[in-house]
Amino acid sequence: ISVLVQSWAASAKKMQRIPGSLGWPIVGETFDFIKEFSSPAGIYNFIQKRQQRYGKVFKSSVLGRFTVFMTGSEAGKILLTGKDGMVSLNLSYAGRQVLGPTSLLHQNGEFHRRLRRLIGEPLSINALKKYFNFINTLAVETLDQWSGRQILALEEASTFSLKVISNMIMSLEPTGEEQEKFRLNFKIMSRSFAALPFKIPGTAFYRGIKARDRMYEMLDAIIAERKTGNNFKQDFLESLVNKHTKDGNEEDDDNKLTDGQLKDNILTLLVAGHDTTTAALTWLMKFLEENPAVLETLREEHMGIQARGSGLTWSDVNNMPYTNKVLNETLRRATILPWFSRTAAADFEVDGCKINKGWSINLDVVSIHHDPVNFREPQKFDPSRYDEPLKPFSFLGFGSGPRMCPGINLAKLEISIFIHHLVCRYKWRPLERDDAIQPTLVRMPRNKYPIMVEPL
Ligand code: HEM
Repeated sequence: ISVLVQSWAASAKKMQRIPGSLGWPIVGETFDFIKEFSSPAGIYNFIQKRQQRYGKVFKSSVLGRFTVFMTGSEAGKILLTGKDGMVSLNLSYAGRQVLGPTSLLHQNGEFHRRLRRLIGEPLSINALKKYFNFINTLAVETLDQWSGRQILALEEASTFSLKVISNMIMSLEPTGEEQEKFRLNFKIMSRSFAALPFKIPGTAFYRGIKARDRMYEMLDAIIAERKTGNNFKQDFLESLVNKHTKDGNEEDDDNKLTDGQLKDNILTLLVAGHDTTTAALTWLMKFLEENPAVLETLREEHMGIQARGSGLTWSDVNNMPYTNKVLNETLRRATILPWFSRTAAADFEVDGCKINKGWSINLDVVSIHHDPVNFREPQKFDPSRYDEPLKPFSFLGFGSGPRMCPGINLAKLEISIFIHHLVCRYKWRPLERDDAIQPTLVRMPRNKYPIMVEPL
């Protein structure tokens, strides 16, 4: 313990110049942080109290890490766009272990750019067109089950978005044994991200690694089958297997991926795309119910589409101006990813504070999204604020710069289709009022938003 405390104090000394408190030796301010995490305002309270005391840039020690929290558009610009390689993503140890060493999230600089180009192709608007019918049918089938029922919106959104992404990536059927196995393994694996990284049987982390291995086995079998050419499918995996798989002698080919890279990154897309879309859909329903005038205007847009009588089309989903604003406002108010973690890859200065290479930094996005300088009356849910151009680095719902979300088109597609059928068919009311937030990396309502759904 004495050695630990001494090494903690030595590291703490290096941060002397940065305002803020590192709390108790070793545990730092972790307990305070966790307590605030599940309050209605989430970590916003934790951050706001310290910002008032120390200013826009302050240090803390949470979850075993010395961290500098910073906010504001200037910090956003430096951290998100930086000079080449100036900042890199800072994943938790558990996250790094579970996602595998070649995940996009661990890469920086040139390799990161190349990987993004490869996996970004099948996520472009044009490439997504072929999934429109599947997503549309699945949304209708999912909503068919809702009429006159009490449901947990978050559970339903989670099932829907997992079915979409698993079908899109590897043509997994939305029902049946394979889907169930996949769903179970995925849930166990997702839970392990926030777990303490002890690889001991019985722990959440151990179970997560085992579930990850079972998912890799499943992917191995699918990739092997696809390589035989006997089971052709028009999905994400096929486009990567065909165009990009390395076979030994093509080591230095820039447009090829090994099986390991392929698997790590398929898992990365599943993880990055599932909880975020689930949370966005759930918050959207909650905010719409709490803001009837917005719901009314949104419904008009969708009833207009329905009134044409030709059913929802691909061109409709690309032309829903008010829906887009409602989605942006949802992502601003909910701020699903409350902070972006980075490791400083070089020394730099922000708001007069010198940051050293290697330090862990969190950009506090909740404060940027609720700064009255960026958004007048920030607590108000008001989609019309997107009628005007926004200030640079003020809206970060999908991030910005080289690490901006590559799944943005898919997320918008899923959400627009789902919302169209939802608002045209149903009204809903919450079964309890509770604004508490789940203490997970992705912000979601803690009560999973239980609602009673009735036909319009
Ligand atoms: C509404 C849904 C979504 C939201 C709000 C969202 C939000 C974000 C944000 C804010 C970032 C940047 C994080 C940072 O800079 O640290 C990000 C990155 C990322 N997102 Fe999304 N996302 C969503 C859906 C998706 C989907 C559907 C996919 C995949 C199909 C996806 C894949 C990724 C990946 C792989 C990254 C990391 C990019 C990189 O490091 O280069 N996301 N997302």
